[in-house]
Amino acid sequence: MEYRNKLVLAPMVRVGTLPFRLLAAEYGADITYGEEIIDHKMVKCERKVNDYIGCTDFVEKGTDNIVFRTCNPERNHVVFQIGTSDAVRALNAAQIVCNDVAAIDINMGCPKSFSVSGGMGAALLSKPELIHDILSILKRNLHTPVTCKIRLLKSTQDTVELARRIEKTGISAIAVHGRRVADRPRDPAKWSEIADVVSALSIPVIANGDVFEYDDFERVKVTTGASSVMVARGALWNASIFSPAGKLHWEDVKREYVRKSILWDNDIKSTKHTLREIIMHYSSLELSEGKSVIKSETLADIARLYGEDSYYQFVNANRPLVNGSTGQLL
Ligand SMILES: Cc1cc2nc3c(=O)[nH]c(=O)nc-3n(C[C@H](O)[C@H](O)[C@H](O)COP(=O)(O)O)c2cc1C
Repeated sequence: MEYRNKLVLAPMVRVGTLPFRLLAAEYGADITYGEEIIDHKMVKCERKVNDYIGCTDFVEKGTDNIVFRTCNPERNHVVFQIGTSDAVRALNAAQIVCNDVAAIDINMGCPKSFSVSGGMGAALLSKPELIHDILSILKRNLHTPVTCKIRLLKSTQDTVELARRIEKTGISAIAVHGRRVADRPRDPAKWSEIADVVSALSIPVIANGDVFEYDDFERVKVTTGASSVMVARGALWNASIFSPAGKLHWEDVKREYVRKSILWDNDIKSTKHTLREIIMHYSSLELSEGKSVIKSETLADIARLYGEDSYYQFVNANRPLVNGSTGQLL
């Protein structure tokens, strides 16, 4: 996997499922991260080829709970992100999925209490030995590239020191979110501190934070010197941010997301969550569209809401005709 000059879709819980990743890739994302999946959950999963939908599922054993869904068209650019606090468990989780994805990433930046209280996400940032164990064991035992995603530490010097230790584990790249753990999303990302990490390392750095327009990709690269640039909210609100031709209207992008959700039979909770985030950004959940999304219980309800019922019916009546290797209807 090449990490230079890439536009990267950031990991986003509940958003970064298969249809959203494919949508971003279609608009121009070169690398697409999946949502963080906790190792405890992944180790309970078995791999199942799903010929009906044309994808590969990782399903919690003894249940029909799909924890991760992927497909051939994204095989060479999808990154599986793991939430972990334990090297052996991280390896066990990674081994289940590593042959179906382009890279394995460890989340070292999530500040949410469920992560930190379990010793995962940003909690790792204060445990460099554990970081070393996790990344080294993955690196030693996997053929798949290994990366991690960190936040800034209290001082630039601390961040650089940690990044140097991380680099020594031999990982392929490091994503740096230019905010500290205590920062809020509205606080500006500190691109200059990402630049300090870039100068100190030889491995590719993926700069992350505050990309909202296509031109920002280049601005971040120039300001930080980073190899590649990662975007989360800018893509969530309008996945066509990756298109060099300029953004499409958000309503059109949203409709395409609905169609992809139908085509890939996306988890309804993920589809609703993503639509809610988009609507909240441009409009309001108090208006009728928002209320209807909240009330929807199935993809059929969503299809009806967006005038895509005939597409929904066509896809489901012709499921064997969906080509699993390309994801296109024949
Ligand atoms: C809805 C949402 C979900 C997120 N989930 C994850 C996640 O699963 N793993 C992770 O490392 N970061 C996660 N993040 C953080 C983003 O990947 C990114 O680091 C952060 O939003 C800063 O990028 P931005 O300024 O482009 O939004 C999430 C962010 C958002 C908005």
